Amino acid sequence: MKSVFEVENLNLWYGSNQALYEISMQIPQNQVTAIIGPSGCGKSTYLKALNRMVEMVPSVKTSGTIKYNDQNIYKDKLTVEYLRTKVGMVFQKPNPFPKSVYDNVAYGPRVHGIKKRAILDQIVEKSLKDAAIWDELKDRLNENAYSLSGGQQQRVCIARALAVEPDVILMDEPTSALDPISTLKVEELVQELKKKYSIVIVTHNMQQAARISDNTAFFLNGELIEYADTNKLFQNPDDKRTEDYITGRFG
Ligand SMILES: Nc1ncnc2c1ncn2[C@@H]1O[C@H](COP(=O)(O)OP(=O)(O)OP(=O)(O)O)[C@@H](O)[C@H]1O
Repeated sequence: MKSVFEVENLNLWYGSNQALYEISMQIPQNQVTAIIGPSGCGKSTYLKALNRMVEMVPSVKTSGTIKYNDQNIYKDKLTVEYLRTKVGMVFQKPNPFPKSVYDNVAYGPRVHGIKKRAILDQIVEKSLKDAAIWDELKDRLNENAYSLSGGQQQRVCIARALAVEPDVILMDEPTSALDPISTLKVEELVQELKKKYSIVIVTHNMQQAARISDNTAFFLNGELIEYADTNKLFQNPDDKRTEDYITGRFG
């Protein structure tokens, strides 16, 4: 199976505090990979290392290798802009721009120089369809995204990420601010999206990881403790610490 990311011996420090230790992990294409672990164990840091968003914190230093489609993201001729276009991100709290639904989704393509209305129309429609929200919003494209429900805003943010044709989508607890029905819609959407994209999702919700992911990685204190097929990890973990975490003994 092809990997979109190959991470080897990744260490990461915020100033003098080390947040990740020797992480080695391959992320398979067209699958959903879940990252679980207690608060502060480095899940978000790891996710943001994959598209170099973590470097927005000036004190960050890293060592090790991260390869995206066989290219070293730090060394090869891979610009940060290209990497972040191909490796999109969706955050915990829906963060649409204070603009219309249309302008939110068209934002990235416009930044990339697409001006023709007919092409933008096509991209907006396709992205909203892929984010499973076209039918709900096709008559509300000119409304401000802030007027939508939280669950709709989150799917508009997913459509905005899709509009620039990524191939990986990083999701940082994308449903933790949503109600159960919106959560279900986003979970169903993730299952659809993996046909075209590779998904890495950080979640606090172990039931969610078990429901929607193919592989699960358990992080603890900045270390990758166990990484396995999701059914295996939840039903028959190798490491006692994984077992203690998934059975609710800590965290
Ligand atoms: N901007 C930052 N500056 C300094 N230290 C940071 C920064 N962001 C995170 N850290 C530290 O890195 C460690 C890992 O944090 P991270 O947010 O990656 O954990 P997490 O597992 O995603 O936590 P949570 O589940 O609570 O979101 C923590 O010790 C945290 O304090």
